[in-house]
Amino acid sequence: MGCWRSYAGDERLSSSSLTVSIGIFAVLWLLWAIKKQKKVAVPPLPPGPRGLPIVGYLPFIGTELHTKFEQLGGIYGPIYKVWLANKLCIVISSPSLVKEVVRDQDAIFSNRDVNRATLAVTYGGVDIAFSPNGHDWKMLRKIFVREMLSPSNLDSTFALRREEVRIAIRNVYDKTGTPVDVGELVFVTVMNAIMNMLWGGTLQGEEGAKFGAEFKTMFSNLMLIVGKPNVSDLFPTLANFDLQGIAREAKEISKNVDQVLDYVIDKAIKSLAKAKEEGKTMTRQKDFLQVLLEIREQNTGADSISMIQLKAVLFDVVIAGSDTTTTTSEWVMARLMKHSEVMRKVQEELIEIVGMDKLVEESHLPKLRYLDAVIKETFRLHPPLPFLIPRSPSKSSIIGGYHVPKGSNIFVNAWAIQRDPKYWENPLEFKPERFLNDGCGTLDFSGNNFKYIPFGSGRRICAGLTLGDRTLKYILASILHSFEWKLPQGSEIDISDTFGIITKKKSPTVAIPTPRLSKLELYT
Ligand code: HEM
Repeated sequence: MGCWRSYAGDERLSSSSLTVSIGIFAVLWLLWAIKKQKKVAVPPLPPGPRGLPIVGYLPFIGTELHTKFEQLGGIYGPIYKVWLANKLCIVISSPSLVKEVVRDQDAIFSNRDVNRATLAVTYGGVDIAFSPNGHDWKMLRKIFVREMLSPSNLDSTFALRREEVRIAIRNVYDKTGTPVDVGELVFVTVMNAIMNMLWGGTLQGEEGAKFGAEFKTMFSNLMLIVGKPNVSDLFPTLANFDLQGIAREAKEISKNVDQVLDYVIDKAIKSLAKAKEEGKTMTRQKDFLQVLLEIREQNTGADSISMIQLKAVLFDVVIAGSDTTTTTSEWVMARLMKHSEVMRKVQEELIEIVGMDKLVEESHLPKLRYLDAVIKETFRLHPPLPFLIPRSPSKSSIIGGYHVPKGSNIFVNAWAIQRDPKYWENPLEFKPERFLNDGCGTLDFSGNNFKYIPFGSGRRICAGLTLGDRTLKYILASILHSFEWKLPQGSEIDISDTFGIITKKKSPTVAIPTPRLSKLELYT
C-alpha cells in the first residue's frame, strides 16, 4: 500500500513536472516568437546611395554639402541615408517629415551630434547650442532668453544698437562715392551692438583695433570648419594626425577668443568687486555678463553656472549673433542690387514711413512691411544655416516609416525645402511679394510652418530670434534709407555660395554709397 502510494505519488509528481516543463517551454517559445516578430517588425533604414567599404559615401560627398544633399534628395526622396565612414547621416527634406522630427518627436530629436572642431570652440559642448537636451541646457537657455532677450530688455538696450547704427551711417558717409564692403560694415556694427549688450565694450579704440579686424575672418573660418566633414571625426584612430588641420585651426580660434573673454570677465569681476566695496548700487542697466556673474555668485547646487559654461554662453552669443546677421545682410544687399525694382519699392516704403528728414528708429520697423518681406524672401533662398544645427536622437525611432537609430546625425534640409517647387511657386525667383500675399500670415519665423524654417523649429529653435530679426531689420533699413547703393563700375552681382555650418556668399558684397537724405546734419 505504502509502496503503491509512493508509486502513485511519483506518477503525480512526474506528470505535474511534465506539465510545468511544457508550460515553461510554451512561455519560452512564445517569448522567442514575440521577439522574432518584433525583430521582423523593425522597419528598414531609409534608402540612400551606395558607398565604398570603410569610407562609405565620403569620397563622393564633395565640399558643397547643401547642393549635394539637394541632388541626392531628388534621387532618393524626402528621407534618405548617407554613410560617411561609420557615421550614419539621415537627411530630411519634406515639411511633413520635419514635423515628425521637430514637433511630434521633438524630445527625442533634441540632442546635437557634436564634432571635434565644435567641442574645441564650445569649451567641450557646454554652451546653449550644443549642450544635450537636459537640465543645464534648459537653465542656460532660460537665463539667456530672460535676462538678455525679454521684450523689456530688448527695448531698454535699443539705445546701444542705435548708437552703433549711427556710427555706421557716419562711417559710410565718410566713404561716399567709394566702394564699401557691406559684410565688414554690418559685422563691426553688429559685433559692437552685441558686445555692448554683453559686457559694455565695443570694437572701437585701442582694444577694439586689437580684436576687431581679425574677428570677422576668424569667425568665418570657424563656420566653415565646423560644418565640413572631418576625417578625425569619421576615423577616430586618425585623429592624432589632424589630416585637414581642422583641430589646429579650431584650437587657435578658441585660444584667441578665450583670451578676449578672460580679459572682459576679469574686468567685470573687478568692477563688481569695486562697486561692492564702495557700497554702490548699479544705477545703469546691468549688462548680460554682470547678470551672469551675479547668478554665478548667488546660485549653488543644481542651478549654479560654472565659469566654463559662462564663457561658452558668451561665445555662443557673439558667434551666433554676428555671423548670421552679417551673412544675411550681404545677401539682402546683393539681391536688392540685382533686382532694382525691389530696391525701388524698399526705398519708396522708407520714404513713406520714415521720411527724408529723419533717421530710422526701431519704432518704424513694424511698419516696414515690404522690407520685412524682402528679408523673409532672402532667408528663404539663402538660409544661413541650411541644415539648421544637426540633431541626434537620444533613442532609436521611426521617421516616415523608416528606422532612425539612436545617435545618428539628422540633417533637416531647410535649404532644399525652401527651394522645392512642390512647396513654392517658381522657387528660384526672388519675389518678396509671396510673403505679402500669404493671406493668413503663417509664413513667419516661428517655426510653425514646416516649409519655412530659417530659424529652426521646436524646443531648439534659435534662442536669439527676436534680437536677430530686430537688429537685421534696423541695420538694413538704416543703410538703405540713408544711402543709394550702386555696384562699382564693371562689377556684377555674384549670388553663388559656399557651404559651412553658416553658408556664405562666395564673394563679398561691395557697393558704392551716395547720401540720399535731405539734411546733411543727419550724417554727422
Ligand atoms: C539673424 C539671423 C539668425 C538666424 C537665421 C539664426 C538661425 C538659427 C538656427 C537655424 C538655429 C538652430 C535651430 C534648430 O536647431 O532648430 C539657431 C540656434 C541658435 N541661435 Fe540663432 N540665428 C540667428 C541669430 C541669432 C542671434 C542674434 C543669436 C544670439 C544673440 C542667436 C543665438 C542662437 C542660439 C544660442 C542657438 C542655439 C539654440 C539651442 O540649441 O537651444 N541666433 N539659430
